[in-house]
Amino acid sequence: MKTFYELNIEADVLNALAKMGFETTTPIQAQAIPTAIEGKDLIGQAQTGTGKTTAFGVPMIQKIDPKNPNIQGIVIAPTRELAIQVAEELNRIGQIKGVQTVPIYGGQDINRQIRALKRKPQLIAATPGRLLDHIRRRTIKLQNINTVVLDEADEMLNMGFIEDIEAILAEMPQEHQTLLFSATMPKRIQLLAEKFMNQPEIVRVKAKQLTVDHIDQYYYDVKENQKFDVLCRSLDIESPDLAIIFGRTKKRVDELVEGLMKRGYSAEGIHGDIPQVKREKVIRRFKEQATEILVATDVAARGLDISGVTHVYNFDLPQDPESYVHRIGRTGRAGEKGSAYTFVTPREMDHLKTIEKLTKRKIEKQLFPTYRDVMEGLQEGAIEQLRQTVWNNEGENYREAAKRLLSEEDAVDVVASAIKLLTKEPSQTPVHLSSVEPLRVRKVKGGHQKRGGGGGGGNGRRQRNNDRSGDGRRRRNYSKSNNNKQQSGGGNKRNRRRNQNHS
Ligand SMILES: Nc1ncnc2c1ncn2[C@@H]1O[C@H](COP(=O)(O)OP(=O)(O)OP(=O)(O)O)[C@@H](O)[C@H]1O
Ligand SMILES: [Mg+2]
Repeated sequence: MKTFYELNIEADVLNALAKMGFETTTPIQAQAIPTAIEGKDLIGQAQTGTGKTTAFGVPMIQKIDPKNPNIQGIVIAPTRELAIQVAEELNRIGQIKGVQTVPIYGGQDINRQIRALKRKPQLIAATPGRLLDHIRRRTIKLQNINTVVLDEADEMLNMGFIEDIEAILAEMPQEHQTLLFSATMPKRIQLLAEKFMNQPEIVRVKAKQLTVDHIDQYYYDVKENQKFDVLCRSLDIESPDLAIIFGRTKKRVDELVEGLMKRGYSAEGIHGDIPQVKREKVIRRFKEQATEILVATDVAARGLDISGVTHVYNFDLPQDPESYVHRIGRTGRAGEKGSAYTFVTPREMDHLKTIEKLTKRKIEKQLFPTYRDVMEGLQEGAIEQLRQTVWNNEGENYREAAKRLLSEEDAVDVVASAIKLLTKEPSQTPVHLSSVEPLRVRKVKGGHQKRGGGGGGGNGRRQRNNDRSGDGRRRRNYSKSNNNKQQSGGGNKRNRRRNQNHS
């Protein structure tokens, strides 16, 4: 393993990396940073969560002249939350050198961005639509750009974004370095990319599989109308620290959030119709672990780096097999372990095969948990809680009361009742989701596979009129029933944490 000291990186940047706690390089960093520092165009492909942001951030920041007040480099990303996250990471890498990065994205007050731009950042991390707005208003000028990065490059060069990208690239000076990064790079996109690059080096981290091997991958063979109950049982048994659940459409996400809340889970949703301020709040609360379940369309599939995500659920199969790779890549980041569960209905088995072919990895069938399994799991949790209390001697002051009780009642009955009180029985509240069609490959002109409905980028022109404040329906307020559940306690992690939050 290489250290950053071996890679020709200047002192200010090295010191920043040390401050960030990065000691050794990841493979993509070791391979891409020296090539990019030489000034070559580059296509970098490496698995999710393996540090591609730093792989382009370091060479980009190294090139910046901090005394030059113009924008010298730009990262373009497909979603607003990703633009924000990339800007944060670049600001960390540039903190000692004095290189500033400003995020530029749709849904935020443009005047606020104009004010930030007046402070003369050298870098911006942007979504395409809003960036074009600024270019047209001449509040962002690209004449002094020397590096452009397309993060999630294959997505950026896909149908939904290609026109915007071409329009942006047309504003750049002839001479500039282009860096493309993604965990996936379908051949047709790579060929397209090479057309506007200058003899790019392809830096591909050799890996047997497209997905990282520390994500356990399973599927449940389920009927559409079983999905929700299986999801709840799986959540109860698995007891994730944080989980992301992907649904196919915005409506689906709303319904899932509503259903999960009805059953007492702590869940919030994110998709392109949710106002930007709310979107950021939802992500912030999830990062702080104030919400345990994030339900999302593909707007959260790419790039987001949230530590503590132990589980990803594909409640609906994604439209593209690439999207599967990115979605499950929200867990198992930076060497952590993760689990991914995908729901496959009988007519969708072919899609699963396509995904396995792309990832070169078998996805294991998992029998879905029964209500009994869940009860057993929850009881185990309750017993564990009791055991811990015994071991920690926390019952010291209750011994007299216990003796009195045991002189009157049967010992097994007493313990059984204690376990019952600590076991939060899963809510059986009926939840009805609108029916959805099984996934089909839809052909459109030119033979491209059409992208999934409604998931979508969440920025830029496609979304410009979309940031309505909700969809007109009012969410019911379930806080009351939540509170009841929270007080009833229970053995699993979910219950334990809830209780802590309330104590
Ligand atoms: N050299 C390093 N040492 C330790 N941690 C690192 C290192 N490089 C990056 N990380 C951390 O690894 C995590 C994943 O990095 P990053 O988001 O750049 O992954 P990525 O390859 O871009 O993934 P994705 O394909 O999902 O976008 C981040 O939390 C980052 O801070
Ligand atoms: Mg990334």
